[in-house]
Amino acid sequence: KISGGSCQKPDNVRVSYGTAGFRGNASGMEYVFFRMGMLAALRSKLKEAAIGVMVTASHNPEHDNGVKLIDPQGEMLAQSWESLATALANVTNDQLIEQLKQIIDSQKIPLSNTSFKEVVALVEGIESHKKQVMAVLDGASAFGATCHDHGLLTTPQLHYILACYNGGDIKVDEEHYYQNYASAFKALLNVVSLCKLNPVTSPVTVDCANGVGAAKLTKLAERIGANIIDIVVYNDGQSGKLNENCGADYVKVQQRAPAGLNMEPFHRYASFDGDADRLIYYTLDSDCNFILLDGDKIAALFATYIRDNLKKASINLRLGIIQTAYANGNSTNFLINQQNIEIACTPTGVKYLHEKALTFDIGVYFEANGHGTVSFSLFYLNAAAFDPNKSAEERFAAKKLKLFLDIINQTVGDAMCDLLAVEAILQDKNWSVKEWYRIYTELPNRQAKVQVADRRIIETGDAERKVILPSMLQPAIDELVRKYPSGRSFVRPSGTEDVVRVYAEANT
Ligand SMILES: CC(=O)N[C@H]1[C@@H](OP(=O)(O)O)O[C@H](CO)[C@@H](O)[C@@H]1O
Ligand SMILES: [Mg+2]
Repeated sequence: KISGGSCQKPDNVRVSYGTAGFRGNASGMEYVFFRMGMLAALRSKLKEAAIGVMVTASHNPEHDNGVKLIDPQGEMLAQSWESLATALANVTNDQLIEQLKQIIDSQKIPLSNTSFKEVVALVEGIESHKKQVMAVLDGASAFGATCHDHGLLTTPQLHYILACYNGGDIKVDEEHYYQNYASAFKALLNVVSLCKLNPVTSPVTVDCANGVGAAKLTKLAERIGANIIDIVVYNDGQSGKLNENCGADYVKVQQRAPAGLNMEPFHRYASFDGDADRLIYYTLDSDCNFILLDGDKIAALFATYIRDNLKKASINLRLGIIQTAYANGNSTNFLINQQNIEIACTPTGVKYLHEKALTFDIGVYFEANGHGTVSFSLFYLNAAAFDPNKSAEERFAAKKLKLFLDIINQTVGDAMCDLLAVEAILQDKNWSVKEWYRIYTELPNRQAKVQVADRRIIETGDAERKVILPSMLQPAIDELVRKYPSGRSFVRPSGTEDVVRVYAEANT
Protein backbone atom coordinates (compact mmCIF):
# COMPACT_ATOMS: atom_id res chain seq x y z
CA LYS A 1 0.00 0.00 0.00
CA ILE A 2 1.19 3.46 -0.84
CA SER A 3 -0.56 6.77 -0.37
CA GLY A 4 -1.25 6.98 -4.10
CA GLY A 5 -3.04 3.61 -4.12
CA SER A 6 -1.52 0.18 -4.54
CA CYS A 7 2.04 -0.37 -5.65
CA GLN A 8 1.35 -3.94 -6.74
CA LYS A 9 2.11 -4.62 -10.37
CA PRO A 10 -0.68 -6.49 -12.14
CA ASP A 11 0.37 -9.71 -13.91
CA ASN A 12 0.87 -9.88 -17.67
CA VAL A 13 1.30 -6.16 -18.20
CA ARG A 14 4.37 -4.85 -19.99
CA VAL A 15 5.30 -1.20 -20.35
CA SER A 16 8.33 0.44 -21.87
CA TYR A 17 10.08 3.76 -21.42
CA GLY A 18 9.44 5.27 -24.85
CA THR A 19 10.05 8.60 -26.55
CA ALA A 20 8.06 10.38 -23.84
CA GLY A 21 8.67 8.17 -20.81
CA PHE A 22 5.94 5.78 -19.67
CA ARG A 23 2.45 6.42 -20.81
CA GLY A 24 -0.85 4.62 -20.39
CA ASN A 25 -4.24 4.64 -18.79
CA ALA A 26 -3.60 6.35 -15.47
CA SER A 27 -5.59 4.05 -13.24
CA GLY A 28 -3.65 0.89 -12.50
CA MET A 29 -0.29 2.46 -13.33
CA GLU A 30 0.52 3.59 -9.78
CA TYR A 31 3.18 0.89 -9.50
CA VAL A 32 5.05 2.49 -12.45
CA PHE A 33 5.00 5.91 -10.79
CA PHE A 34 6.10 4.37 -7.48
CA ARG A 35 9.02 2.57 -9.10
CA MET A 36 10.03 5.68 -11.05
CA GLY A 37 10.18 7.56 -7.75
CA MET A 38 12.68 4.93 -6.59
CA LEU A 39 14.68 5.15 -9.80
CA ALA A 40 14.79 8.95 -9.58
CA ALA A 41 16.17 8.68 -6.04
CA LEU A 42 18.89 6.29 -7.22
CA ARG A 43 19.82 8.51 -10.15
CA SER A 44 19.92 11.47 -7.82
CA LYS A 45 22.42 9.66 -5.57
CA LEU A 46 24.54 8.71 -8.56
CA LYS A 47 24.55 12.20 -10.06
CA GLU A 48 24.68 14.00 -6.71
CA ALA A 49 22.06 16.33 -8.06
CA ALA A 50 18.34 16.82 -8.14
CA ILE A 51 16.40 14.78 -10.69
CA GLY A 52 13.05 15.88 -12.10
CA VAL A 53 10.00 13.69 -12.33
CA MET A 54 7.24 15.00 -14.54
CA VAL A 55 3.77 13.54 -14.30
CA THR A 56 1.76 14.56 -17.32
CA ALA A 57 -0.73 13.48 -19.97
CA SER A 58 1.05 15.85 -22.39
CA HIS A 59 -0.96 15.95 -25.64
CA ASN A 60 -3.07 12.90 -24.76
CA PRO A 61 -6.55 12.55 -23.25
CA GLU A 62 -6.95 13.21 -19.54
CA HIS A 63 -7.40 9.54 -18.59
CA ASP A 64 -3.96 8.85 -20.05
CA ASN A 65 -1.02 9.70 -17.95
CA GLY A 66 2.69 9.49 -18.16
CA VAL A 67 5.84 9.90 -16.17
CA LYS A 68 9.22 11.04 -17.40
CA LEU A 69 12.50 11.56 -15.61
CA ILE A 70 14.59 14.66 -16.22
CA ASP A 71 18.36 14.70 -15.84
CA PRO A 72 20.27 17.32 -13.82
CA GLN A 73 20.86 19.93 -16.56
CA GLY A 74 17.20 19.80 -17.55
CA GLU A 75 17.91 17.30 -20.33
CA MET A 76 16.00 14.10 -21.06
CA LEU A 77 16.93 11.00 -19.08
CA ALA A 78 20.17 9.43 -20.41
CA GLN A 79 19.34 6.71 -22.93
CA SER A 80 21.30 4.09 -21.00
CA TRP A 81 18.87 4.53 -18.12
CA GLU A 82 15.77 4.11 -20.26
CA SER A 83 16.34 0.36 -20.34
CA LEU A 84 16.87 0.32 -16.57
CA ALA A 85 13.55 2.13 -16.20
CA THR A 86 11.82 -0.40 -18.46
CA ALA A 87 13.36 -3.34 -16.59
CA LEU A 88 12.39 -1.90 -13.21
CA ALA A 89 8.83 -1.22 -14.31
CA ASN A 90 8.29 -4.73 -15.62
CA VAL A 91 9.61 -7.05 -12.93
CA THR A 92 7.07 -8.83 -10.74
CA ASN A 93 6.52 -7.59 -7.22
CA ASP A 94 8.66 -10.44 -5.86
CA GLN A 95 11.59 -9.50 -8.09
CA LEU A 96 11.51 -5.80 -7.31
CA ILE A 97 14.15 -5.77 -4.54
CA GLU A 98 16.47 -7.98 -6.57
CA GLN A 99 16.10 -5.70 -9.60
CA LEU A 100 16.86 -2.63 -7.51
CA LYS A 101 19.98 -4.34 -6.15
CA GLN A 102 21.10 -5.11 -9.67
CA ILE A 103 20.71 -1.48 -10.73
CA ILE A 104 22.58 -0.29 -7.64
CA ASP A 105 25.43 -2.74 -8.29
CA SER A 106 25.70 -2.33 -12.05
CA GLN A 107 25.64 1.47 -11.88
CA LYS A 108 27.82 1.58 -8.75
CA ILE A 109 25.34 3.80 -6.97
CA PRO A 110 26.71 5.06 -3.67
CA LEU A 111 23.68 4.25 -1.53
CA SER A 112 25.21 5.76 1.56
CA ASN A 113 25.73 9.03 -0.29
CA THR A 114 24.06 11.69 1.80
CA SER A 115 25.51 14.68 -0.01
CA PHE A 116 22.97 14.52 -2.83
CA LYS A 117 20.30 17.15 -2.89
CA GLU A 118 16.80 16.09 -3.77
CA VAL A 119 14.39 14.56 -6.15
CA VAL A 120 11.99 17.10 -7.53
CA ALA A 121 8.47 15.89 -8.13
CA LEU A 122 5.96 17.74 -10.21
CA VAL A 123 2.38 17.39 -11.21
CA GLU A 124 0.81 18.96 -14.24
CA GLY A 125 -2.61 20.18 -15.07
CA ILE A 126 -5.31 18.30 -13.37
CA GLU A 127 -6.32 17.19 -9.92
CA SER A 128 -6.69 13.58 -10.99
CA HIS A 129 -2.93 13.30 -11.37
CA LYS A 130 -2.33 13.87 -7.66
CA LYS A 131 -2.43 10.16 -6.88
CA GLN A 132 0.35 9.46 -9.33
CA VAL A 133 2.49 12.21 -7.87
CA MET A 134 2.02 10.77 -4.41
CA ALA A 135 3.15 7.39 -5.69
CA VAL A 136 6.34 9.00 -7.07
CA LEU A 137 6.99 10.73 -3.73
CA ASP A 138 6.49 7.47 -1.84
CA GLY A 139 8.93 5.68 -4.12
CA ALA A 140 11.60 8.35 -3.77
CA SER A 141 11.13 8.56 0.01
CA ALA A 142 11.63 4.81 0.25
CA PHE A 143 15.27 5.53 -0.61
CA GLY A 144 15.42 8.44 1.77
CA ALA A 145 15.41 11.09 -0.94
CA THR A 146 14.29 14.56 0.02
CA CYS A 147 11.39 15.40 -2.25
CA HIS A 148 10.10 18.72 -3.27
CA ASP A 149 6.70 18.84 -4.89
CA HIS A 150 6.58 21.99 -7.01
CA GLY A 151 2.89 21.58 -7.72
CA LEU A 152 1.47 22.49 -11.09
CA LEU A 153 4.04 23.49 -13.67
CA THR A 154 4.47 23.09 -17.41
CA THR A 155 7.03 20.50 -18.47
CA PRO A 156 9.50 23.15 -19.74
CA GLN A 157 9.17 25.08 -16.47
CA LEU A 158 10.30 21.98 -14.59
CA HIS A 159 13.25 21.51 -16.95
CA TYR A 160 14.20 25.16 -16.45
CA ILE A 161 13.87 25.10 -12.66
CA LEU A 162 15.85 21.88 -12.43
CA ALA A 163 18.69 23.24 -14.57
CA CYS A 164 18.89 26.44 -12.47
CA TYR A 165 18.68 24.50 -9.22
CA ASN A 166 21.47 22.12 -10.11
CA GLY A 167 23.42 25.08 -11.45
CA GLY A 168 23.55 26.45 -7.89
CA ASP A 169 20.49 28.65 -7.70
CA ILE A 170 18.78 26.67 -4.97
CA LYS A 171 16.12 29.35 -4.42
CA VAL A 172 14.86 29.15 -8.01
CA ASP A 173 11.10 28.95 -8.35
CA GLU A 174 8.33 29.51 -10.86
CA GLU A 175 8.44 33.27 -10.46
CA HIS A 176 12.10 33.22 -11.47
CA TYR A 177 11.05 31.69 -14.79
CA TYR A 178 8.54 34.48 -15.50
CA GLN A 179 10.94 37.22 -14.51
CA ASN A 180 13.69 35.76 -16.68
CA TYR A 181 11.69 35.36 -19.87
CA ALA A 182 9.51 38.45 -19.42
CA SER A 183 12.58 40.65 -19.07
CA ALA A 184 14.35 38.92 -21.97
CA PHE A 185 11.34 39.55 -24.20
CA LYS A 186 11.02 43.18 -23.08
CA ALA A 187 14.71 43.79 -23.63
CA LEU A 188 14.55 42.59 -27.23
CA LEU A 189 11.35 44.46 -28.00
CA ASN A 190 12.90 47.62 -26.60
CA VAL A 191 15.76 47.36 -29.05
CA VAL A 192 13.51 46.30 -31.92
CA SER A 193 10.88 48.98 -31.48
CA LEU A 194 13.51 51.71 -31.22
CA CYS A 195 13.75 51.39 -34.99
CA LYS A 196 10.01 51.71 -35.53
CA LEU A 197 7.54 54.54 -35.47
CA ASN A 198 4.45 52.46 -34.78
CA PRO A 199 5.17 49.02 -33.38
CA VAL A 200 2.27 46.65 -34.13
CA THR A 201 0.68 45.06 -31.11
CA SER A 202 -2.21 43.05 -32.51
CA PRO A 203 -3.52 40.28 -30.24
CA VAL A 204 -2.47 36.65 -30.42
CA THR A 205 -5.10 34.14 -29.26
CA VAL A 206 -3.68 31.06 -27.57
CA ASP A 207 -5.57 27.78 -27.15
CA CYS A 208 -4.03 26.28 -24.02
CA ALA A 209 -5.66 22.84 -24.54
CA ASN A 210 -7.39 23.18 -21.13
CA GLY A 211 -4.04 22.37 -19.60
CA VAL A 212 -1.64 23.88 -17.13
CA GLY A 213 -0.33 26.33 -19.73
CA ALA A 214 -3.39 28.59 -19.41
CA ALA A 215 -2.66 29.81 -15.90
CA LYS A 216 1.08 29.96 -16.57
CA LEU A 217 0.76 31.94 -19.78
CA THR A 218 -1.56 34.38 -18.02
CA LYS A 219 1.12 34.97 -15.39
CA LEU A 220 3.84 35.41 -18.00
CA ALA A 221 1.71 37.88 -19.97
CA GLU A 222 1.05 39.89 -16.79
CA ARG A 223 4.78 40.18 -16.10
CA ILE A 224 5.36 41.47 -19.64
CA GLY A 225 2.44 43.88 -19.70
CA ALA A 226 -0.57 44.16 -22.03
CA ASN A 227 0.89 47.28 -23.67
CA ILE A 228 3.77 45.15 -24.98
CA ILE A 229 2.06 41.89 -25.82
CA ASP A 230 -1.66 41.27 -26.13
CA ILE A 231 -2.32 37.60 -25.34
CA VAL A 232 -5.87 36.23 -25.28
CA VAL A 233 -6.10 32.85 -23.52
CA TYR A 234 -8.57 30.36 -24.97
CA ASN A 235 -9.40 26.92 -23.49
CA ASP A 236 -8.24 27.73 -20.00
CA GLY A 237 -9.72 24.57 -18.45
CA GLN A 238 -12.76 26.28 -16.91
CA SER A 239 -15.15 24.20 -18.95
CA GLY A 240 -13.50 21.98 -21.58
CA LYS A 241 -11.49 18.80 -21.12
CA LEU A 242 -7.73 18.42 -21.48
CA ASN A 243 -6.72 18.07 -25.16
CA GLU A 244 -10.30 17.28 -26.19
CA ASN A 245 -11.01 18.82 -29.62
CA CYS A 246 -8.26 21.32 -28.94
CA GLY A 247 -4.54 21.65 -28.36
CA ALA A 248 -1.51 21.51 -30.63
CA ASP A 249 -1.81 17.84 -31.58
CA TYR A 250 -5.48 18.11 -32.51
CA VAL A 251 -4.93 21.21 -34.63
CA LYS A 252 -1.85 19.78 -36.35
CA VAL A 253 -3.23 16.33 -37.13
CA GLN A 254 -6.80 17.40 -37.95
CA GLN A 255 -5.62 20.56 -39.72
CA ARG A 256 -8.46 22.51 -38.22
CA ALA A 257 -9.04 25.05 -35.45
CA PRO A 258 -9.94 24.00 -31.91
CA ALA A 259 -13.68 23.50 -31.48
CA GLY A 260 -15.62 26.72 -30.96
CA LEU A 261 -12.86 29.17 -31.85
CA ASN A 262 -14.11 32.07 -33.94
CA MET A 263 -11.36 33.01 -36.35
CA GLU A 264 -10.80 36.10 -38.47
CA PRO A 265 -8.63 36.14 -41.59
CA PHE A 266 -4.95 36.89 -40.91
CA HIS A 267 -5.30 37.17 -37.15
CA ARG A 268 -2.78 35.15 -35.18
CA TYR A 269 -3.86 31.98 -33.37
CA ALA A 270 -1.68 29.48 -31.54
CA SER A 271 -2.15 26.19 -29.68
CA PHE A 272 -0.16 24.59 -26.85
CA ASP A 273 -0.45 20.95 -25.87
CA GLY A 274 -1.48 19.95 -22.33
CA ASP A 275 1.94 20.40 -20.74
CA ALA A 276 2.94 23.33 -22.95
CA ASP A 277 5.98 21.87 -24.66
CA ARG A 278 4.45 22.13 -28.13
CA LEU A 279 3.41 25.22 -30.03
CA ILE A 280 1.80 25.72 -33.41
CA TYR A 281 0.27 28.76 -35.07
CA TYR A 282 -2.61 29.03 -37.53
CA THR A 283 -4.82 31.55 -39.27
CA LEU A 284 -7.34 31.95 -42.10
CA ASP A 285 -6.56 33.40 -45.51
CA SER A 286 -8.88 35.91 -47.20
CA ASP A 287 -11.05 33.05 -48.52
CA CYS A 288 -11.26 31.65 -44.98
CA ASN A 289 -9.07 28.65 -45.81
CA PHE A 290 -7.36 27.24 -42.76
CA ILE A 291 -3.61 27.89 -42.79
CA LEU A 292 -1.30 26.00 -40.46
CA LEU A 293 2.07 27.32 -39.34
CA ASP A 294 3.55 24.26 -37.67
CA GLY A 295 6.90 23.33 -36.16
CA ASP A 296 8.55 23.38 -39.59
CA LYS A 297 7.46 26.95 -40.19
CA ILE A 298 8.52 28.06 -36.73
CA ALA A 299 11.93 26.45 -37.32
CA ALA A 300 12.24 28.19 -40.68
CA LEU A 301 11.37 31.54 -39.08
CA PHE A 302 13.89 31.08 -36.27
CA ALA A 303 16.68 29.79 -38.51
CA THR A 304 16.39 32.50 -41.16
CA TYR A 305 16.24 35.19 -38.46
CA ILE A 306 19.34 33.80 -36.77
CA ARG A 307 21.16 33.40 -40.08
CA ASP A 308 20.33 36.97 -41.20
CA ASN A 309 21.60 38.42 -37.95
CA LEU A 310 24.74 36.29 -37.97
CA LYS A 311 25.43 37.66 -41.44
CA LYS A 312 24.77 41.26 -40.43
CA ALA A 313 27.05 40.79 -37.43
CA SER A 314 29.74 39.14 -39.61
CA ILE A 315 29.85 36.18 -37.25
CA ASN A 316 30.88 32.91 -38.76
CA LEU A 317 29.08 30.12 -36.89
CA ARG A 318 27.77 26.79 -38.16
CA LEU A 319 23.98 26.92 -38.12
CA GLY A 320 21.86 23.83 -38.68
CA ILE A 321 18.23 22.80 -38.65
CA ILE A 322 17.23 19.37 -37.41
CA GLN A 323 14.04 17.82 -38.74
CA THR A 324 12.36 14.42 -38.72
CA ALA A 325 10.68 12.50 -41.54
CA TYR A 326 7.46 14.37 -40.68
CA ALA A 327 8.90 17.69 -41.85
CA ASN A 328 7.01 18.93 -44.88
CA GLY A 329 8.99 18.36 -48.09
CA ASN A 330 8.62 21.99 -49.06
CA SER A 331 10.08 23.18 -45.76
CA THR A 332 13.15 21.06 -46.45
CA ASN A 333 13.38 22.38 -50.04
CA PHE A 334 12.99 25.96 -48.88
CA LEU A 335 15.73 25.69 -46.27
CA ILE A 336 18.23 23.81 -48.41
CA ASN A 337 17.65 25.24 -51.88
CA GLN A 338 16.48 28.79 -51.22
CA GLN A 339 18.12 29.56 -47.91
CA ASN A 340 21.24 27.43 -48.11
CA ILE A 341 20.89 26.33 -44.51
CA GLU A 342 22.32 22.99 -43.44
CA ILE A 343 19.73 20.33 -42.57
CA ALA A 344 19.91 17.07 -40.67
CA CYS A 345 17.19 14.45 -40.26
CA THR A 346 16.83 12.19 -37.21
CA PRO A 347 14.32 9.60 -36.03
CA THR A 348 11.20 10.85 -34.26
CA GLY A 349 11.68 11.81 -30.61
CA VAL A 350 13.05 15.02 -29.21
CA LYS A 351 16.07 13.39 -27.63
CA TYR A 352 17.43 12.50 -31.08
CA LEU A 353 16.87 15.99 -32.45
CA HIS A 354 18.39 17.61 -29.39
CA GLU A 355 21.48 15.41 -29.55
CA LYS A 356 22.00 16.25 -33.23
CA ALA A 357 21.43 19.97 -32.64
CA LEU A 358 24.38 19.98 -30.25
CA THR A 359 26.70 19.08 -33.13
CA PHE A 360 26.14 22.58 -34.60
CA ASP A 361 27.28 25.91 -33.12
CA ILE A 362 23.65 26.94 -33.28
CA GLY A 363 21.11 24.15 -33.76
CA VAL A 364 17.44 24.86 -34.45
CA TYR A 365 15.36 21.75 -33.99
CA PHE A 366 11.63 21.23 -34.31
CA GLU A 367 9.30 18.33 -34.79
CA ALA A 368 6.54 19.22 -37.24
CA ASN A 369 4.09 18.89 -34.33
CA GLY A 370 5.55 22.01 -32.74
CA HIS A 371 8.03 20.68 -30.20
CA GLY A 372 11.37 22.39 -30.58
CA THR A 373 13.95 24.88 -29.46
CA VAL A 374 17.42 26.23 -30.26
CA SER A 375 20.74 25.07 -28.78
CA PHE A 376 23.66 27.50 -28.71
CA SER A 377 26.40 29.05 -26.65
CA LEU A 378 26.18 32.79 -26.00
CA PHE A 379 29.94 33.08 -25.79
CA TYR A 380 30.57 34.32 -29.37
CA LEU A 381 27.59 36.63 -29.42
CA ASN A 382 28.49 38.33 -26.16
CA ALA A 383 31.99 38.85 -27.44
CA ALA A 384 30.77 40.18 -30.80
CA ALA A 385 28.24 42.55 -29.23
CA PHE A 386 31.10 44.41 -27.52
CA ASP A 387 33.87 43.89 -30.06
CA PRO A 388 35.42 47.35 -30.75
CA ASN A 389 36.73 46.06 -34.10
CA LYS A 390 33.21 45.56 -35.38
CA SER A 391 31.08 48.32 -36.86
CA ALA A 392 28.15 49.71 -34.87
CA GLU A 393 25.82 47.90 -37.25
CA GLU A 394 27.59 44.59 -36.71
CA ARG A 395 27.55 45.03 -32.94
CA PHE A 396 23.85 45.87 -33.06
CA ALA A 397 23.01 42.68 -34.98
CA ALA A 398 25.06 40.62 -32.52
CA LYS A 399 23.30 42.25 -29.61
CA LYS A 400 19.89 41.61 -31.14
CA LEU A 401 20.72 37.98 -31.73
CA LYS A 402 21.92 37.59 -28.16
CA LEU A 403 18.72 39.17 -26.86
CA PHE A 404 16.68 36.86 -29.10
CA LEU A 405 18.45 33.76 -27.81
CA ASP A 406 17.84 34.93 -24.23
CA ILE A 407 14.14 34.25 -24.87
CA ILE A 408 14.86 30.60 -25.72
CA ASN A 409 14.56 27.80 -23.18
CA GLN A 410 17.47 25.64 -24.23
CA THR A 411 16.62 22.70 -22.02
CA VAL A 412 13.57 21.59 -23.99
CA GLY A 413 10.89 22.78 -26.44
CA ASP A 414 8.89 25.40 -24.54
CA ALA A 415 5.58 26.63 -25.96
CA MET A 416 5.63 29.87 -23.94
CA CYS A 417 9.20 30.81 -24.86
CA ASP A 418 8.73 29.81 -28.48
CA LEU A 419 5.59 31.94 -28.62
CA LEU A 420 7.51 34.96 -27.35
CA ALA A 421 10.31 34.24 -29.83
CA VAL A 422 7.89 34.11 -32.78
CA GLU A 423 6.15 37.29 -31.64
CA ALA A 424 9.49 39.09 -31.28
CA ILE A 425 10.64 38.12 -34.78
CA LEU A 426 7.34 39.19 -36.35
CA GLN A 427 7.64 42.52 -34.55
CA ASP A 428 11.21 42.99 -35.64
CA LYS A 429 10.46 42.16 -39.27
CA ASN A 430 7.21 44.12 -39.17
CA TRP A 431 5.55 40.99 -40.48
CA SER A 432 1.99 39.86 -40.11
CA VAL A 433 1.24 36.16 -40.16
CA LYS A 434 0.66 36.57 -43.90
CA GLU A 435 4.30 37.29 -44.74
CA TRP A 436 5.36 34.48 -42.45
CA TYR A 437 3.24 31.71 -43.94
CA ARG A 438 4.17 32.80 -47.45
CA ILE A 439 7.87 32.04 -46.99
CA TYR A 440 6.99 28.68 -48.54
CA THR A 441 3.79 26.79 -49.32
CA GLU A 442 3.39 23.41 -47.65
CA LEU A 443 2.78 20.34 -49.72
CA PRO A 444 -0.70 19.04 -48.88
CA ASN A 445 -0.25 16.20 -46.40
CA ARG A 446 -2.07 13.70 -44.22
CA GLN A 447 -1.13 11.76 -41.14
CA ALA A 448 -3.09 8.67 -40.12
CA LYS A 449 -2.72 5.81 -37.69
CA VAL A 450 -3.48 2.17 -38.25
CA GLN A 451 -3.97 -0.51 -35.63
CA VAL A 452 -2.18 -3.77 -36.45
CA ALA A 453 -1.70 -7.03 -34.58
CA ASP A 454 1.96 -6.37 -33.82
CA ARG A 455 3.47 -3.08 -34.83
CA ARG A 456 6.94 -4.21 -33.80
CA ILE A 457 7.34 -6.34 -36.92
CA ILE A 458 7.92 -3.09 -38.82
CA GLU A 459 11.55 -2.00 -38.78
CA THR A 460 12.70 1.22 -40.37
CA GLY A 461 15.97 2.79 -41.51
CA ASP A 462 17.27 6.06 -42.98
CA ALA A 463 15.87 8.10 -40.08
CA GLU A 464 12.56 6.22 -40.34
CA ARG A 465 12.03 7.26 -43.95
CA LYS A 466 12.27 3.70 -45.31
CA VAL A 467 10.83 0.39 -44.17
CA ILE A 468 13.37 -2.41 -43.94
CA LEU A 469 11.08 -5.17 -42.65
CA PRO A 470 8.72 -6.66 -43.75
CA SER A 471 10.64 -6.52 -47.00
CA MET A 472 7.67 -6.27 -49.37
CA LEU A 473 6.30 -3.15 -47.72
CA GLN A 474 8.73 -0.48 -48.99
CA PRO A 475 8.51 -1.51 -52.67
CA ALA A 476 4.71 -1.34 -52.38
CA ILE A 477 4.90 2.17 -50.93
CA ASP A 478 7.39 3.22 -53.64
CA GLU A 479 5.09 2.00 -56.35
CA LEU A 480 2.16 4.05 -55.05
CA VAL A 481 4.22 7.16 -54.42
CA ARG A 482 5.74 7.11 -57.90
CA LYS A 483 2.36 8.04 -59.40
CA TYR A 484 2.25 11.44 -57.67
CA PRO A 485 4.42 14.48 -58.37
CA SER A 486 6.42 15.44 -55.26
CA GLY A 487 4.92 12.39 -53.58
CA ARG A 488 6.49 11.07 -50.40
CA SER A 489 5.14 8.60 -47.90
CA PHE A 490 6.45 6.52 -45.03
CA VAL A 491 5.17 4.30 -42.26
CA ARG A 492 6.66 3.67 -38.83
CA PRO A 493 5.55 2.07 -35.59
CA SER A 494 4.67 4.71 -32.99
CA GLY A 495 6.94 4.90 -29.97
CA THR A 496 4.12 6.07 -27.71
CA GLU A 497 0.95 4.36 -28.93
CA ASP A 498 0.06 0.88 -30.09
CA VAL A 499 -0.36 1.99 -33.71
CA VAL A 500 1.52 2.30 -36.97
CA ARG A 501 1.65 5.87 -38.25
CA VAL A 502 1.25 6.61 -41.94
CA TYR A 503 2.36 9.90 -43.49
CA ALA A 504 1.84 11.06 -47.06
CA GLU A 505 2.37 14.29 -48.98
CA ALA A 506 2.21 15.29 -52.64
CA ASN A 507 1.64 18.26 -54.94
CA THR A 508 -2.12 17.92 -54.66
C1 LIG B 1 4.15 12.04 -35.46
C2 LIG B 1 4.31 12.58 -34.10
O1 LIG B 1 3.92 13.71 -33.84
N1 LIG B 1 4.90 11.77 -33.20
C3 LIG B 1 5.12 12.17 -31.81
C4 LIG B 1 4.79 11.04 -30.86
O2 LIG B 1 5.67 9.98 -31.12
P1 LIG B 1 5.26 8.61 -31.84
O3 LIG B 1 6.50 7.76 -31.71
O4 LIG B 1 4.93 8.99 -33.24
O5 LIG B 1 4.05 8.08 -31.12
O6 LIG B 1 4.99 11.48 -29.52
C5 LIG B 1 6.35 11.84 -29.23
C6 LIG B 1 6.42 12.21 -27.78
O7 LIG B 1 5.63 13.32 -27.49
C7 LIG B 1 6.81 12.96 -30.16
O8 LIG B 1 8.15 13.23 -29.92
C8 LIG B 1 6.57 12.56 -31.61
O9 LIG B 1 6.88 13.60 -32.48
MG1 LIG C 1 3.75 17.66 -24.40
